[in-house]
Amino acid sequence: MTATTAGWGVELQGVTQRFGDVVALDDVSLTVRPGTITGLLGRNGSGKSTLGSLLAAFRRPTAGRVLVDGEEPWENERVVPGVCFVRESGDVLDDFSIKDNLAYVSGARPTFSHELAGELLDLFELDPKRKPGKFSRGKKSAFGIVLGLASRAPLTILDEVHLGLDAPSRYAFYDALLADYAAHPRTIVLSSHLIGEIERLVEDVVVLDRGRVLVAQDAETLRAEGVSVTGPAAAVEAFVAGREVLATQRLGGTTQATVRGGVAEGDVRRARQDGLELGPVPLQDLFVHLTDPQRATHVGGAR
Ligand SMILES: Nc1ncnc2c1ncn2[C@@H]1O[C@H](COP(=O)(O)OP(=O)(O)OP(=O)(O)O)[C@@H](O)[C@H]1O
Repeated sequence: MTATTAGWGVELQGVTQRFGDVVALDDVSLTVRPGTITGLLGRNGSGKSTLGSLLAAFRRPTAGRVLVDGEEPWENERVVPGVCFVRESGDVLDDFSIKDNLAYVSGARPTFSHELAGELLDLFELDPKRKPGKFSRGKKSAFGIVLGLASRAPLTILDEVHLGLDAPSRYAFYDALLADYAAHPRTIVLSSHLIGEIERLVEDVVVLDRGRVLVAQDAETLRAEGVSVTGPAAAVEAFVAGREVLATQRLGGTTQATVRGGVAEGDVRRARQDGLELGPVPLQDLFVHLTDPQRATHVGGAR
């Protein structure tokens, strides 16, 4: 592994993970492209953390194959140091100072950047002399983010790492992630329930639903699954009549509706004449719609 690697790809082939009677992942086949940021989405209990734990070789799947950079990560001395899985729970040494934690983690990560770690500690106002055991939830999350980003691992999985962070800290995290990813491309899998916030970061999207892959697609193609229509309420209502409406928001006399499916050129002209604005569909609306328990629709499907 070199310090300048552009990221590792991931392939899951028919992966099933059981915990007793619970099937956390059910015959999952999936590809994560190297050098991309993939949003890993899914409702509670859909299998996101389980997927991360398999990539990080915390466990072996019940069935199927997990490949990271072409090899199974389980007990793999080449692959394991290149996979950084940061969980909401932290996985830090609570009773040791931040400085000691950094020394410990950097010893195991050939790509670790002390310079970036220092910048991020400043950004999140974390004192290197303090011990994470005494931190608030948000500060603990922030320290997890410091370790995750500064590791610059060729495969970084950030699982709900924003929990407890206030909004300014979350946006600082998103900006830091994007800036360092641009300077040091690698593969990042980002799991979050705040889809609206991470939407601008993700290039590919995987949606898990009850342990199965519901969507695995690039974000742009996914957004083309629908369109948002904004304008005067009556004009929006007339435009969306007969279409599948995924979500509607009203603010005063203005309505924004998200509809499924593309729009023809004639529709674009008509929208312009009626004073309507057409835009990309918010991923959040698609996600809520697709994972609605009443539905069984599959979009795109596993790559
Ligand atoms: N170690 C375990 N032992 C038993 N069951 C488990 C274990 N880990 C996960 N599960 C179960 O597997 C399923 C998937 O859990 P997982 O944590 O992967 O979901 P998730 O998508 O990360 O959920 P959330 O968004 O709530 O964090 C759940 O039913 C969960 O209860």
